Amino acid sequence: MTPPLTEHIIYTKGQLHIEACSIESIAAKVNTPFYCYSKAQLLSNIHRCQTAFQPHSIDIHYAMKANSNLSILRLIADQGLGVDLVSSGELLRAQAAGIPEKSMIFSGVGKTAAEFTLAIHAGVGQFNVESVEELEMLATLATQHARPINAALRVNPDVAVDTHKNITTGSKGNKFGITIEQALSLYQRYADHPWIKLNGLAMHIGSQIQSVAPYSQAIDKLMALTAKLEEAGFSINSLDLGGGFGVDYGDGAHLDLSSVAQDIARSTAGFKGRIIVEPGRSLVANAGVLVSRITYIKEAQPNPFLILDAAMNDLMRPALYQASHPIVSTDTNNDSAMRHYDIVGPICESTDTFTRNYPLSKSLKAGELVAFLCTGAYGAVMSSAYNSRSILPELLVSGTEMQVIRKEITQAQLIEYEQ
Ligand SMILES: Cc1ncc(COP(=O)(O)O)c(C=O)c1O
Ligand SMILES: N[C@@H](CCCC[NH3+])C(=O)O
Repeated sequence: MTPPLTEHIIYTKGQLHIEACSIESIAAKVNTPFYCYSKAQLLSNIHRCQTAFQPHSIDIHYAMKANSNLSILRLIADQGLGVDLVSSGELLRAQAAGIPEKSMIFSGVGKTAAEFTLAIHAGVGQFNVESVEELEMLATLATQHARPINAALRVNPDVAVDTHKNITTGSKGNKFGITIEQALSLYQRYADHPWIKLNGLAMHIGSQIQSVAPYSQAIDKLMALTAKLEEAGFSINSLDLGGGFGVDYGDGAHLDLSSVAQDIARSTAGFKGRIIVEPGRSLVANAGVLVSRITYIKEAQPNPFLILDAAMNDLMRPALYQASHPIVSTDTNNDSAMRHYDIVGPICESTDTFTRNYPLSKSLKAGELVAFLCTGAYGAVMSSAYNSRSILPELLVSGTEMQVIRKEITQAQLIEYEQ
């Protein structure tokens, strides 16, 4: 697998640099494993996204579930982006990062009464509602607290997408959204509600999508529904088209943001309201790496096992979705001969296997570093402390400067919560 090209995370001559810092120099100061992000790469990704969408007046709300580290959120907020959030925890984080509540969209299939109440009082700008039951709950709470609410209905457009089946969200059988057929009756039911203003439609069809076609198909269905609702006398002020734009994990396949933006502009031509997208992965994925040390090289057939100090609890994607991340080693011997390894962590599960039959330098030794590239999205945020391991630290590099943006959460600290 060829390491994907990024401007600020560069692998050359057996050395991985995050901007001006080699991972060896960082690992000399911080114990492995750790996540490390490039500030310049994050900024470059945000600017690329703005350049693609803003000429078409499409608003960007970062899906903060992809990486909700406060320093990263602050960076994103400083560039003027809103957020898409899915829990009261994310709401607290977005507030802590200084994101204005009116720039927040609250999505998710199971928002509880407590979460709604918190968000209503905070003044969250838009609620994306995913079921009849959720809308009833929101209406009850809005009435109880006498607060006006902007709500959009998330529909499931039922389109096929080219991604792993576990990360589709807009196909029949997925738990997300209501059917297109249900929308009109819900609009009618809430037409005269004193506190609920239903004035938008939303969708999110999946993640790591590689082509524009599923978006076009889904948007056509959303536009037809918009026309039907408008004919019935309702005004639709916003269309939230979700995220899911695929990134290059080493095989070259990805979704070009300008192509999606152009396609959205074409497919929504004539719509007068606000268009929103919610990219997560495409803003942060290639700005992060997971750095780990080789604990042992265990000789075995057909391949030796490279046993690392990072494990599936630190990076869940390979175990959950058979996802592959490009892996590079710090090759101190400058030896170009390769060998194939099965790369695993120390956890007591056979799924703690990052990949098999992966070519890396033949002269690798225990104690040397390897890095998983493109792990800035759905990496640190999805980690757990399984096998009573630590939650890893996160670092941010800017030029020659390195900053710890989340300290390691140790087992000693977790033990305190159980006393
Ligand atoms: C509602 C919603 N919006 C946006 C996203 C962002 O997706 P991605 O990170 O693939 O861009 C997600 C996650 O899949 C989501 O659930
Ligand atoms: N967590 C997933 C994607 C799902 C995003 C949330 N709907 C990943 O690591 O690829």
